[in-house]
Amino acid sequence: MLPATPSPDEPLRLPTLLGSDPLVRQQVGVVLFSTGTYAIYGLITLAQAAMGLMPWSLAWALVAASMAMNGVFYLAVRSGAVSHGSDPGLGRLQLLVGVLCMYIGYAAAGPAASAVLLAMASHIVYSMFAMTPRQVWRLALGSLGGLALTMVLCHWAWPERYAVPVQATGLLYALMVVPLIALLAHRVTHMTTTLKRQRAELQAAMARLEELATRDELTRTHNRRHMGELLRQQQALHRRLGQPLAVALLDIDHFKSVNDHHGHAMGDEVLRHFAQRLGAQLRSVDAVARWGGEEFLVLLPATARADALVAMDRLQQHLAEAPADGLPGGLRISFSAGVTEFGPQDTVDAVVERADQAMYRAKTSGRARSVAG
Ligand SMILES: Nc1nc2c(ncn2[C@@H]2O[C@H](COP(=O)(O)OP(=O)(O)OP(=O)(O)O)[C@@H](O)[C@H]2O)c(=O)[nH]1
Repeated sequence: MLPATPSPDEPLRLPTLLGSDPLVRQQVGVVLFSTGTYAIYGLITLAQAAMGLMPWSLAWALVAASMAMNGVFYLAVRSGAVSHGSDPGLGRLQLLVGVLCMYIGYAAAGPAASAVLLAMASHIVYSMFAMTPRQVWRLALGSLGGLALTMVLCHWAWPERYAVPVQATGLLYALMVVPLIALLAHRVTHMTTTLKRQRAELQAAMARLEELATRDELTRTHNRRHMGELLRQQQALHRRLGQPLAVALLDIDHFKSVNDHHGHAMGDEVLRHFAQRLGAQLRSVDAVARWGGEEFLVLLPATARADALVAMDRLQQHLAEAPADGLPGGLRISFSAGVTEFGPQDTVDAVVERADQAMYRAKTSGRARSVAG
């Protein structure tokens, strides 16, 4: 098979770098962004070496190690092997390694160590906004604990370079700033969660409203208002494409006596049952609406009047032959139908009126039949 030629309108993609799976692309994007920030830290580290704050060998070793680490992350995430599972896209591992790198950066920075605290704070801020409140506090407390330990170790290894007063001041500021950041992140996450929940509730409410606006509550078929829209849409298509378009108006026979003998609730059950049988017997492109009390309107696209009559006769036969589940024994449902089709100049009202008159003729000529109009 020939490879698909990208259309000139298609945006330029980087499929090999990011992959084609949307989830993998997004996760690789995170790794690449993080690699970019490591590259900036690397440049700062080299600048520190240039200013004599650390040996060149150490600076290059840090740069090489961080780039190699990002390369490993990239390959693992790009392969798609870690896109799902307990740590999708290795997000948590990247975060943990990032915090550890900050401690190494702190230990390597010597006299400029306190500046690394700023980078650490920004790393924590960046990560926190994608976390749950519990994860936010765990990260805040864990990173502060790790920082305190790093300071103790640095002082133990290089007492002059990492003097207690300077480090203690740095730790006190970190103790103030990191919980504040965590509090902010906590609030933002809470707001985001609330917004997401509200959006889901709103979507559900809109779907329910749409359902209420278009469906008949008792039978779940289209309601009369919505069928009016469908009729107009199909009429426009019929005029444009010239395909036949049939309409049938069905009225359940002697429905009043169902109510009188079995009660109104059973009458409702018969209506539901009838609607369900209609839907099951017709084509999926056909549309059924409850038009009035015990009247249903059926719209049959790409169907001529004669074929619609055949469909109605088949339905009548099906109702006569197959007993109705859940309805009192012996209760047989039949209907009278008026069937017609759109002519080139017909309005929707004229077609429905014609179907109504044909249905009336079906009633007066004995019921349980369909008459063409
Ligand atoms: N249970 C129930 N009955 C309804 C509903 N809407 C209309 N009806 C009843 O349907 C009956 C219709 O009666 P008629 O118009 O006399 O028609 P019919 O008894 O079916 O007689 P024909 O149509 O002439 O065969 C009335 O008793 C209405 O009260 C509904 O939603 N539920």
